Amino acid sequence: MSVLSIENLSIDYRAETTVHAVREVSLTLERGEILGLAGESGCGKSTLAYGITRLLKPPAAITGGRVVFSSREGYDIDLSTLAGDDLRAFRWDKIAMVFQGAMNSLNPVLRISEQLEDVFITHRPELSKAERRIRCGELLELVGVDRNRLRAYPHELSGGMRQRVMIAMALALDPQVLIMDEPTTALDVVVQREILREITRLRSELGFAVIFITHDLPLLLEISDRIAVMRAGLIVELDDALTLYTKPKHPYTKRLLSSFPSLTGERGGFVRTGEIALDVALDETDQTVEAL
Ligand SMILES: Nc1ncnc2c1ncn2[C@@H]1O[C@H](COP(=O)(O)OP(=O)(O)OP(=O)(O)O)[C@@H](O)[C@H]1O
Repeated sequence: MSVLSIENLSIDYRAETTVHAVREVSLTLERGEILGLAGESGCGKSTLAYGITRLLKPPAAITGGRVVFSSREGYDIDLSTLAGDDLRAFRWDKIAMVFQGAMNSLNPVLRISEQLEDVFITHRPELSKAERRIRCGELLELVGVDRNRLRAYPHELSGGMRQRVMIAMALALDPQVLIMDEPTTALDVVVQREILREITRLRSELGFAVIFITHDLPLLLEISDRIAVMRAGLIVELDDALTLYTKPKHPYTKRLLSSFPSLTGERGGFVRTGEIALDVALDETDQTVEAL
C-alpha cells in the first residue's frame, strides 16, 4: 500500500537558461518503507524533495505531474490542490522534513522547550500547557535526548543533539512520511551512525515511511528497503537495496557503486542485511573509537 505517489513530476528552474532539474519522475513510497534516493551532486535530489512538499521558490516551477498522498485513514489528497494554511498544516501533520543543516535553524535565543512547544501551540491548540510539556519531554526521550535538556538553549547542545531535536520536532505530530535530505552529512561518523540507528528504530516503532536523500550510497545500502538512483533529473534505476547492490542494471548505477571503495573491497562490510549490518558497522565505529 503506497502512502505517496509521485506521478510524472517535472520541475524547471527558469533562470537565464532553463534547467530541467526533475524530469518526469514517477515513484511510489510504500507505507513504512525507507526509500533511499541516491545520485551525485546536482542531479536534482533536493529539488525533487522540495517539489514533493511544494516548498519550491521561484525561479523553480513545477511544470508537470502531481503528487498524491494516501492517508492511513483511507483518503487521497492531490497536493497541488492545497495552498496556504492547509498546505502548511499538511506539511507538519502528514509529511515532515529534516533538511541538511536543519540543526542550525533552531532559534538561538529560545530554549528547546519553547521551540518544541511551538509546534503544538500552532497545530494542537486543544492541548493544555501541562499536556504540551509532557509531550515535549516524551518526544526528546524518543530521539534519545534526556528530557532535562528541554531547558537548554541550542548552543548548549552538540550538533548531533540539535539534529535529534530537529528529528523530534519533525515527529511531533506523528507524520506518515518523513523526508530527510542529507540529515546527517554535517555530523561526524559516530554520531551519524547513532542517529541512523535511531531513525530505523523509530520507523519500526512508529511506522512512518522515509525518503532518505544522500549522495552517500554505502549509507543508503545499509538503511534503505529500496533505492532509487537519480541522474540528471531522471530516475535511472529503482530496486530493492540488495538487488541494486548485487545486480545493478544501469551503467550509471554500476559506476556509482564502483566509486565507493568500501563497497568494492573484500570486506563488503556495508552490505545491508537489515539491522545486523548496521550493528556491525556500529561495532566497527566503536572499535575505531576505542583504538583512538
Ligand atoms: N535556484 C536555482 N536556480 C537555477 N538552477 C538551480 C537552482 N537550484 C538548483 N538548480 C539546478 O538544478 C539542478 C538540481 O539541483 P539540486 O540541488 O536539486 O541537486 P541535488 O542532487 O540535490 O544536489 P546536492 O546534493 O548538491 O544538493 C542542478 O543542475 C542545479 O544547478
